Amino acid sequence: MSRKKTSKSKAGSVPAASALPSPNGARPARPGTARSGHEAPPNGPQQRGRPSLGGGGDFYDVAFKVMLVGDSGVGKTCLLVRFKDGAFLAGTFISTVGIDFRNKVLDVDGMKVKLQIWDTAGQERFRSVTHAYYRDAHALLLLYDVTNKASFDNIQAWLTEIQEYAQDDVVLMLLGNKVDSAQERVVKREDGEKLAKLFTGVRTALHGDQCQDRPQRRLGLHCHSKGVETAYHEGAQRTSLPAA
Ligand SMILES: Nc1nc2c(ncn2[C@@H]2O[C@H](COP(=O)(O)OP(=O)(O)OP(=O)(O)O)[C@@H](O)[C@H]2O)c(=O)[nH]1
Repeated sequence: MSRKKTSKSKAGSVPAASALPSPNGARPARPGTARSGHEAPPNGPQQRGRPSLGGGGDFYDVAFKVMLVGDSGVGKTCLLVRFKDGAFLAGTFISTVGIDFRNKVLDVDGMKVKLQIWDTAGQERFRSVTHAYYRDAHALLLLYDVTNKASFDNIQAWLTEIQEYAQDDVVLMLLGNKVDSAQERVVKREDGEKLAKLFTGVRTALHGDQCQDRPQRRLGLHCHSKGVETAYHEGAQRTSLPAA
């Protein structure tokens, strides 16, 4: 499956259905790009010398596979583009087709951390494609749009899906996106927090104190967590965010 966002989004994209990197690592899209699966421990970080997340010669100490999930239009692609390139994808919204990924290596306290971030299509008809990619994910960023109540209401269904397809110990973060559109906001911050707490089986990915860590800052996600039990975050891709 290819995605039809912008030419920009094609940089790390999977070109065609037949070339989709197999979620279990059987067939990489092309040499040096996404591979996950048998080379790696099921859900542990990838280590240097075991570059199962590929990367065209990127040097790194540890690597993680992260997936962006949530309803169509909540801003998954924008989050990824913002994080990777520091830009906001303005203009006509074109829905993602299938699945896409980008790599980014961060320097975290002197350590090279490679993230392979998978941007999934939010549309229902692509679910069967994306299901297969959950298994190897170390972390899932579950997004909803604070201006779209339905996207929030659907979070429960996403959680059910995650429980079914992802590893038990996957790190999960709930993200309320588009907080810059304050006038149109229909989902309150407290409701997002409540939901995150409610599903604390929803593993509390990021505790309050860890929110000060650089990886989260570099993800460009605003951190408002006050309690250690909170795995809820809010963000906006349109507004200026700390440089990644
Ligand atoms: N105001 C505002 N708009 C945003 C933000 N993030 C994304 N958008 C807009 O929301 C629309 C959808 O964004 P996408 O990132 O393409 O959504 P998606 O979740 O990838 O959608 P699918 O590919 O269909 O799953 C676009 O028109 C974006 O410009 C944000 O933080 N604030």
